[in-house]
Amino acid sequence: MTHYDLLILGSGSGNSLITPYWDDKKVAIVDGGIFGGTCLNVGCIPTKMFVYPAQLAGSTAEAKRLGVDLEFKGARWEEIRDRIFGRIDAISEGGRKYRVELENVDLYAEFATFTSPKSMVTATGKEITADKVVIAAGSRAVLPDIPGIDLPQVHTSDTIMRVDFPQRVVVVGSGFIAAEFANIFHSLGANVTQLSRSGQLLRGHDPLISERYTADASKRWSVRHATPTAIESATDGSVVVRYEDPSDGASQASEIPADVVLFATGRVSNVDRIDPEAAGFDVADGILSVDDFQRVLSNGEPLEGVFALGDVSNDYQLKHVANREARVVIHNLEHPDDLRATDHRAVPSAVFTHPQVASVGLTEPQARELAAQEQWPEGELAIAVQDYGSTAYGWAMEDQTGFVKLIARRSTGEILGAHLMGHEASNLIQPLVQAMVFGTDAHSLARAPFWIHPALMEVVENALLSLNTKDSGAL
Ligand SMILES: Cc1cc2nc3c(=O)[nH]c(=O)nc-3n(C[C@H](O)[C@H](O)[C@H](O)COP(=O)(O)OP(=O)(O)OC[C@H]3O[C@@H](n4cnc5c(N)ncnc54)[C@H](O)[C@@H]3O)c2cc1C
Ligand SMILES: NC(=O)c1ccc[n+]([C@@H]2O[C@H](COP(=O)([O-])OP(=O)(O)OC[C@H]3O[C@@H](n4cnc5c(N)ncnc54)[C@H](O)[C@@H]3O)[C@@H](O)[C@H]2O)c1
Repeated sequence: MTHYDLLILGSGSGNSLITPYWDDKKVAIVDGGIFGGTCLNVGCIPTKMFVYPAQLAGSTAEAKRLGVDLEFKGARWEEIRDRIFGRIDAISEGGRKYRVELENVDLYAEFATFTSPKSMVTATGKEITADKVVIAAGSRAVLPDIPGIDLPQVHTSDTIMRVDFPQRVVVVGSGFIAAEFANIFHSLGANVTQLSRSGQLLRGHDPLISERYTADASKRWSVRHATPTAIESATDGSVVVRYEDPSDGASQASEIPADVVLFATGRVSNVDRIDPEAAGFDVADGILSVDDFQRVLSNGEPLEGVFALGDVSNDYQLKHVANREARVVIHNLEHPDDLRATDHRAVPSAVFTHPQVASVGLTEPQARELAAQEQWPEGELAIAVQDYGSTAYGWAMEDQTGFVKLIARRSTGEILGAHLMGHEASNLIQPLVQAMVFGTDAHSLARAPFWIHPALMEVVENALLSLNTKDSGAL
């Protein structure tokens, strides 16, 4: 048995916890997967490195509308892939080497489970104990249990980015990952079919986003209201995806050939893989339970010196949330008598598809529910939708799809939610996130700062003005 001052389970966001504070202390980091975790190796970073070339490839269609004739001659997928992973793999390996070479840090490159709140056993039987423990074990993709799901042509986001270029891609799912990959493959020249069991894409978003994104995506690639039932090998090395199409009421069986099939059907916390029962950790709705200070709970009470962060213990499944929680854990590990809490208000997200989608706060149905629950007077809910095309830069772009939807409380100007679709939505949303966090009302946000003319950001300014919330005095 080896004892440490700190044991970290998971080298994704967990890797950032080893600050200079630990230089003269012994640290164990345990990871049975690729060093650096999901975001670096198979998540945010490589996907966005594909998204950008896909955006360039897709821009030729938009240029045409503006009188610029660009030709998409094709994408060198294998070159793009090898460039991306040439960088990513080197960063992962460099990070691993750096850790291994530190005298005070031991890396256990194997899976491990808890035997008590502060002790683990690795797959090869090594026992590790520590004074303090941080669980940053992440999440994993889930696949439906249907015949053929184990075929080599079937992928999750973990493996799809390493394939040779597929001519025919079937994407199953309608969430973040499906939206990003359907756009990547379509823009880079593949024939994409997306199977959506509800027929509506990005259904977890505000209904206007879901409606307009589904309409836009359906013009670009084939979107079918369908649930896959089986995948079968074809004689030429490809597969056939069988699916039920419930769109006409009576469900009909159909099929589609594919070179690869991507299942983007959600991710679950890895808490079930760390033996939480043996440690007495609380698990609720499949997620490791923590309090506001990121302390792991046992029978509803925080365990001293045991923290968790990231996808294993939150259902946002976003890297910026894991990073924030890691900063809180860093502080709380080093200052046990001055604990700080994670502020999970106004968590934004963006889907890096085309057009981009960005959201923060309540959707319209959620806001209406809140208004009903709290018996707000008629007209208290202020909603504004501003099209990109209604602003000067939107004219320049001849934009036909982008919009900003804002939801606020009229009497106070409190911004309750923001939902954007269009060019750079992931950036345009940021002042709205700031306002929600700092409690800036919509009227003041629209009028107190100058908004650069004629920047695209004016669409946010105009949406705020259209809300017509209480006059805060700002001009
Ligand atoms: C395709 C894709 C794209 C994404 N894009 C974005 C994006 O654009 N923006 C964004 O904000 N988020 C994005 N995300 C989500 C983001 O990647 C995650 O929220 C984030 O990486 C979670 O970090 P983590 O530290 O909690 O877990 P991870 O980074 O997953 O780290 C967990 C580590 O724990 C290890 N581990 C687990 N169990 C054990 C065990 N029992 N023993 C030993 N080791 C174990 C795993 O091997 C893994 O390395 C994306 C995710 C995916 C899949
Ligand atoms: N840009 C980003 O921030 C980004 C990008 C990718 C992933 N992520 C994170 O990763 C998480 C997981 O992404 P995701 O797209 O896998 O999950 P998701 O929850 O966004 O979407 C899952 C989709 O799969 C469908 N589905 C589930 N089971 C199914 C089945 N048996 N058959 C057919 N369809 C089924 C659901 O209806 C849903 O449309 C996201 O919630 C997100 O937080 C973030």
